[in-house]
Amino acid sequence: MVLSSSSPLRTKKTQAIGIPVIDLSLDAATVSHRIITACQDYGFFKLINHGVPTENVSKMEEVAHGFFSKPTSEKIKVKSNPPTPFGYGCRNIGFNGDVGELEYLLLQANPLVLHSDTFNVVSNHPTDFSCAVDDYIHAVKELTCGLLEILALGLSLPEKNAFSRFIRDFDSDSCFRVNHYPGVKTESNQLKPAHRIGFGEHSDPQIFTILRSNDVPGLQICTVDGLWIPVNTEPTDFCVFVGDALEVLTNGRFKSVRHRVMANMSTKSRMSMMYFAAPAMNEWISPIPQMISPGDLRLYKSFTWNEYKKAAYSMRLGDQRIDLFKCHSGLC
Ligand SMILES: C=C1C[C@]23C[C@@]1(O)CC[C@H]2[C@@]12CC[C@H](O)[C@@](C)(C(=O)O1)[C@H]2[C@@H]3C(=O)O
Ligand SMILES: O=C(O)CCC(=O)C(=O)O
Ligand SMILES: [Fe+2]
Repeated sequence: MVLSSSSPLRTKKTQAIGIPVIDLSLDAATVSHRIITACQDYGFFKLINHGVPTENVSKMEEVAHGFFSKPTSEKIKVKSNPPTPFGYGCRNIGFNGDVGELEYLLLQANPLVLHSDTFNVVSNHPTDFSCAVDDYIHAVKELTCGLLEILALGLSLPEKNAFSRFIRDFDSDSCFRVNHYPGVKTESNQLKPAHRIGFGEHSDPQIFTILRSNDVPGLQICTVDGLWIPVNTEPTDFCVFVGDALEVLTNGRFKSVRHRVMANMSTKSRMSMMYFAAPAMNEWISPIPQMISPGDLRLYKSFTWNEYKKAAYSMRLGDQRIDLFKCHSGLC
């Protein structure tokens, strides 16, 4: 069932609470408590007063608009052959037949691999483009590490960098994606079938995802009760998603949130940008010992990020890849 933003929520956990909004300018204890609660109850929260400069966000949006406004013949040059997940994509998502009503640019976010030939094709001003991406990623990466450090402290983990060390790693496999959902040409098109999907239901495989979108609606999250609720995205805010890897690291205390995007029914295009904060390929992911309380079962096996990515890319977008790594009766 899809609720409109004005519909009352009729569930235990979501009733009268709504999507958590965290104000980063509040005192540290309140912020920490609210983030932990949001990650447990929703695997998702909206972030306001986050400190990322508006200029970084608007510059990134401007250069991305420039890219998507180019003719398709130009955009497809930003494609790798044989296909890797990186570069320009239109409609096809991944390698296993998933499709959506969007086009996108997917880039590695590690600065070492960011400055490739790509930038000579994406923009007539490649330096402008690469600077905008670099500045944006730098700001959002710092924000992500700050949030992960608040979490580690709030959970009383012995190391403040228990989660953030994965992202600060020189070889972190983090990536950056800009999705563009073109607007419909005329108002009459908006009468066409509702409930079409722009980007299908899934959870993100990484640790954390930081999303920024313009004000065109479409994003929905699924609550623990299985109810899909729309997220109103404000261009000044960020949305934060718990990914599968963080669910595993916290032994299931935090839930990776399933989310999707409905097809754009507006005449204005929707543009979203996601920073997917990920470990290095050879890094081991397993429940942090302190996250397994006495008497609790260990829920997940240990695996490398490389193994998890391989599994993700061999499956469909909507598959529950985390299930492959579950322990049975606490035995791994
Ligand atoms: C169908 C797929 C696309 C995806 C790789 C996958 O096989 C399954 C996970 C998908 C996802 C979702 C979150 C991110 O957008 C993404 C880049 C990722 O890391 O996992 C995409 C992958 C993709 O579009 O390449
Ligand atoms: O475009 C969006 O708003 C979300 C897309 C998404 O979930 C993804 O790219 O993983
Ligand atoms: Fe996602």
